[in-house]
Amino acid sequence: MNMNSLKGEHVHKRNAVCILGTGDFGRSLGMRLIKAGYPVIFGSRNPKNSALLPGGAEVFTHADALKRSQIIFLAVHRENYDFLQPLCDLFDGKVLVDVSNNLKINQYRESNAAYLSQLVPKAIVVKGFNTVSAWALQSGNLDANSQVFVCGEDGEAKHLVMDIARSIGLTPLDQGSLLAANEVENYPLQLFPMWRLPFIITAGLTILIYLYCVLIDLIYSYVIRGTENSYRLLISIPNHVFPTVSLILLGLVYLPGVMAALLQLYRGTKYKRFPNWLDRWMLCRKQLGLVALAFAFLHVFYTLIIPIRYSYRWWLTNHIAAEAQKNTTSSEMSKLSAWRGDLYYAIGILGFFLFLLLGITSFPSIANSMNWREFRFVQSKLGHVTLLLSAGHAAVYGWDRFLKTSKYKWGLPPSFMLSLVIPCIVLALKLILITPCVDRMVTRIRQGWERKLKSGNDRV
Ligand SMILES: NC(=O)C1=CN([C@@H]2O[C@H](COP(=O)(O)OP(=O)(O)OC[C@H]3O[C@@H](n4cnc5c(N)ncnc54)[C@H](OP(=O)(O)O)[C@@H]3O)[C@@H](O)[C@H]2O)C=CC1
Ligand SMILES: [Cu+2]
Repeated sequence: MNMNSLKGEHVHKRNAVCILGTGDFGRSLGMRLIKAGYPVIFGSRNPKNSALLPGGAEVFTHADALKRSQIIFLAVHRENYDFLQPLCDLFDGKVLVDVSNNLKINQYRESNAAYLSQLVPKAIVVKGFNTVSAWALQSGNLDANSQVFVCGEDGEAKHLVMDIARSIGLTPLDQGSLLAANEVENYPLQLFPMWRLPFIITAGLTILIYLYCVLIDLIYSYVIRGTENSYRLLISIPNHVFPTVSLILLGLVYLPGVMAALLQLYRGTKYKRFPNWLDRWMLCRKQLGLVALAFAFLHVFYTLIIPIRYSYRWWLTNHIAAEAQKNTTSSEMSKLSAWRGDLYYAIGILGFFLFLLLGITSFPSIANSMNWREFRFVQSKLGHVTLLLSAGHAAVYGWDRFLKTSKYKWGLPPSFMLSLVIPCIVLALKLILITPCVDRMVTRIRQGWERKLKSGNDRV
């Protein structure tokens, strides 16, 4: 018995795969397929020019390559699909995978895959692989974008393509019929889709609150008292805006959760879809939270540099010099002020620490190392405690400022009041939800529904 037949007995023989087009994507895919044990056949306009192709691959003309395989990857841009038309008959009953992407969202009226299936009606067209980059295939760095979205009319053909994806280390996801191709083709073109809503909210809030502070802190005091404070634009006002926005965003992370729980309570069931806006909101909570954390970080840094600011040092020296001249020292330190100051620093530091913990545990690699219950515990219980501490920090600070300055005519600096509104609503609703009688009601609703579902199943 020679070595070859021995190999043949043990190695599962894979079917040949044809790739039309020897560009970046075609070559990278070919290399991966060869590594996974597939015989790879390239179809090219000039088969002689094959220096760059992965070792072990064969190159033919388009027609010759097509004849040698049942499954064909088309690694050519849509604008060049015309060359397929004369070859139409060679595609009879074969699986044709469209991997193409466009340059713009909704660039053409019909999806590339739909266009291809009109062009080559005899082929069974499957859309897929367009979200994987040639670079990722070649470098083997598939962690971040290992998902392959597959769609097509023929179930068997889709399975074939999904098997190939799996065997080269990708994770295929069935997206349904070819109608989904439009959406699949738009995926790689979307710019941070989950971040859009959080970004708009953050930008809007930041600008509004900044302008508001400029109005109150600069313009108002200039007009009323004639003091010019424009230097405050760079540090003092931003350090007012960051914590305010951060706290509002943190409130917005937990608001949809309590709203969803109340909605379930009101509807008496948890087996009904949430309205779309609530769904979208729930889906971007992690992003909202991470932006809030970034703003909290900025607040910490901006606070730490206060002692090295020129304006602060000037005030301090002046203050000491004035007292020396008068030959007095200030009356005894106010113990209550010291208490308040320490209180908001202590709560702030603890809140920030928990906030960091929340941020770290939301990263996939760490989230994956926890079970569902642990994740829920951290994100929900600790999250609400973080919200409570942060709101407490802001409230004590606002109270302190209120006692120390008379600058703000309407009592507390109004933007602090603003930042407390959403967290207070969330915390109040959460408190209601965890009171024993409401909690029992939620459990009853759940059990009732589970029983109903079960009896429904029994009848079937
Ligand atoms: N590059 C990437 O990271 C990704 C690319 N894709 C998709 O893969 C497809 C190929 O992309 P890519 O490899 O980057 O592009 P390239 O420009 O590198 O390669 C395209 C290949 O198509 C063939 N070709 C070009 N013009 C014609 C024509 N008029 N008629 C017939 N064949 C032609 C050529 O092969 P030959 O000379 O052998 O005939 C050429 O090498 C595109 O649809 C793209 O959207 C999808 C995901 C990622
Ligand atoms: Cu603070």
